Amino acid sequence: MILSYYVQINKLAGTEDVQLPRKMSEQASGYDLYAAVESDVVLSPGARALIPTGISLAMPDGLEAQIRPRSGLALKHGITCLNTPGTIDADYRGEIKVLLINLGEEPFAIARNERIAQMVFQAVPAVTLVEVEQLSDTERGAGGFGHTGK
Ligand SMILES: O=c1ccn([C@H]2C[C@H](O)[C@@H](COP(=O)(O)OP(=O)(O)OP(=O)(O)O)O2)c(=O)[nH]1
Ligand SMILES: [Mg+2]
Repeated sequence: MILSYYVQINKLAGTEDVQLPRKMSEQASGYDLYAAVESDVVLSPGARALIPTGISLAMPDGLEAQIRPRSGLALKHGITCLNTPGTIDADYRGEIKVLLINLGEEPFAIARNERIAQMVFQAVPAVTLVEVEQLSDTERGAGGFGHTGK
């Protein structure tokens, strides 16, 4: 079953020429996000920058958006999201921004209207944390971090 939601999107003033997030194929998971930088931002190797997208959202409760890197930028230029996946909360009404870092060897220029990342919507279950004195036993127990071998 395909869950379907309406998400409101608002373009910020001065970004009329910047593309709205777009799916590049019919069944793409992510909406590509476009840079709303005023002029080129050059990321030196190792540098990071917060890139505006010119949009804000209102999602229904129970939804979040994740900001993920684009694999092409990562493979060809070493450009990725530093806090991947970025979390956009349903109650956030500010501008969506993308924290990019250049892990490549060459400077990389980000131009206005360039596709810099992608946004994937996810359902968030309603969870209530219940504090208890003891947890149930399992075969794994506290084993982790490679406990089952290489
Ligand atoms: O890549 C990102 C990550 C976050 N945000 C915005 C939306 C999100 O709802 C808010 C807070 O993000 P997060 O919870 O990851 O950051 P925090 O450091 O915990 O800040 P806060 O104390 O505001 O929650 O910042 C973005 O625009 N882009
Ligand atoms: Mg937070």
